This record gives sequence, structure tokens and C-alpha cells, in this order.
Amino acid sequence: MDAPVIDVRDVSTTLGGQRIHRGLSLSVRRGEVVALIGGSGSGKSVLLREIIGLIRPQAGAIELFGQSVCDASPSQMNALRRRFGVLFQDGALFSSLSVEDNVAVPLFEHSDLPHATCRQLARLKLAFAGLPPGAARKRPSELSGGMRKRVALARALALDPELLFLDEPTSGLDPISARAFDDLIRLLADSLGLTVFLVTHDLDTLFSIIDRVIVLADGRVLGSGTIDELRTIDDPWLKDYFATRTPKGEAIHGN
Ligand SMILES: Nc1ncnc2c1ncn2[C@@H]1O[C@H](COP(=O)(O)OP(=O)(O)OP(=O)(O)O)[C@@H](O)[C@H]1O
Repeated sequence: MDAPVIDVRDVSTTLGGQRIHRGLSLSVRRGEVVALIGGSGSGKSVLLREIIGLIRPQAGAIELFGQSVCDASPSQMNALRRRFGVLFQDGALFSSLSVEDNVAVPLFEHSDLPHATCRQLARLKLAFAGLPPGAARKRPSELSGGMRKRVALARALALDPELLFLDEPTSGLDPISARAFDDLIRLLADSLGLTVFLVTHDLDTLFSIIDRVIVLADGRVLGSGTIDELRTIDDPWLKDYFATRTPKGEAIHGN
């Protein structure tokens, strides 16, 4: 069997004197679309930042593609970064750059291609993310929130990653744009064979595009599985969470 694409083992994290993760373990296989859920402050975003090497946990091991993140040298981390894309909650676009240059930045940084070629590739990624050609020369501030999310997604895809991290991808979007964005993520995962790991509060995302849900509580993984499997867990937060939405025959994607 393939080694997991993401492997988190026994991670413990304390930040500002607060224990956030207490021996947390999870893994994600190639091609899975996995959502991480949990109450506010349960440590989802911190875990995401640890997995991508921005924060170092006090204890435990994190591997991406079989390579340790915690022990990676700067050049090893750089090589790892080329294999994954990240879409942060606020998009983190550069307001002073054009949309196409925002998407081209990873190519400017990680390839030896001429800038004109990087921009051509950026325009392809923008089309892939569903943006019209006219958007490329605009500034991010001239686009709608939904379009800016798509620019950020195009940038996360700039280096043709195998793995995509998304932090609250549908936050701030109206329901129609949110569902369209969900559909785009699933389409990309299916057509490119991407592994997707996302943090979300959006139940519609879980019901529509996710293969497996991982629940964080009390600094550990409370459960992992399809929504139907998680409904059987006797936990007050989880029961309240799912009670906000009754099943309408929506089936979670098979696992
Ligand atoms: N740099 C930091 N220094 C100190 N504490 C931090 C830091 N970053 C996060 N925390 C704390 O860690 C805890 C977990 O934060 P995190 O952002 O991971 O929660 P979350 O599960 O993503 O929450 P939400 O769903 O509300 O976004 C919070 O109590 C937060 O205040």
C-alpha cells in the first residue's frame, strides 16, 4: 500500500501556555479529499500550519510524501513546497500586483522560466480556476470575493502540486459562489488526481465534495469517517454540529 501523503503522529502543541494538541495522529492517502472539522479554537488552523512547516510542534512527527517536515533542511522544505499548494482563508493576494502576476509569483520564485512564460502559464491556471481572460490584468481589488478566491486557487495550483491545502475555502462567499467553488475543488481533485486537505465549518462542503471527515476535539482526533459514520459517535459537539442540518438524502462521496 502507498505511504500516506500526509502523516501526523503523536503531535503535541503548546502555544502561549495553552495546550492545543495532545498526541494528535492522522493520515491522508493519495487522492483523498479530506476535511478537518472541530469547534472554534480546537487547533485546526494551527495543525494546518504545522503540516505545511510554518509552525513546529513541541513533540511528534509530521511527514509529507514520506519526508519529515519538522526535520527538513531549508532546501528539503523548498523541494516539499513545490509539491503542495496552499489557499489561505483570506487568499493572501498581493494587492499591488496584477492578478496574473499574483499567480505567476510561485513560478517566478521556483522556476527558471522567463517571466513572459510564467505569465502565460499563470493565465492558463486562471482559466483553469474559471476566471475570464479579462481578469488577468486587473488588480485583486477590482474582482469580487468569489473571483479573488479563484485567483488564490489558481496561485495554489501554479506549480502543479500533488497536494492542495485549503483553509476555510468557502468562508466569505455567498451560497451560490460557495457551491460553485466546492464543485471546482472536486473537479480539480478528480481530474488532476489531487489530494485535498481542507479545514472547514461549511456543512454543505462536507455533504457535497468530501470523501472523509476528521474531527478534532480536546487536542486529538475524536473520529474519522463518512458523515454517517461520524453521526454514530456520542459526542455533544458533533451531535449539535450535525443537528444543524438534517440529511436530505445527500450521500457523502464513497470512501
Ligand atoms: N501564534 C499563536 N500564539 C498563541 N496562541 C495561538 C496562536 N495561534 C493560535 N493560537 C491559539 O490556538 C488555539 C487554536 O487556534 P486555531 O486557529 O488553530 O483554531 P481553529 O480550530 O482553527 O479555530 P476556528 O475554527 O475558530 O478558526 C486558539 O486558542 C488560538 O487562540
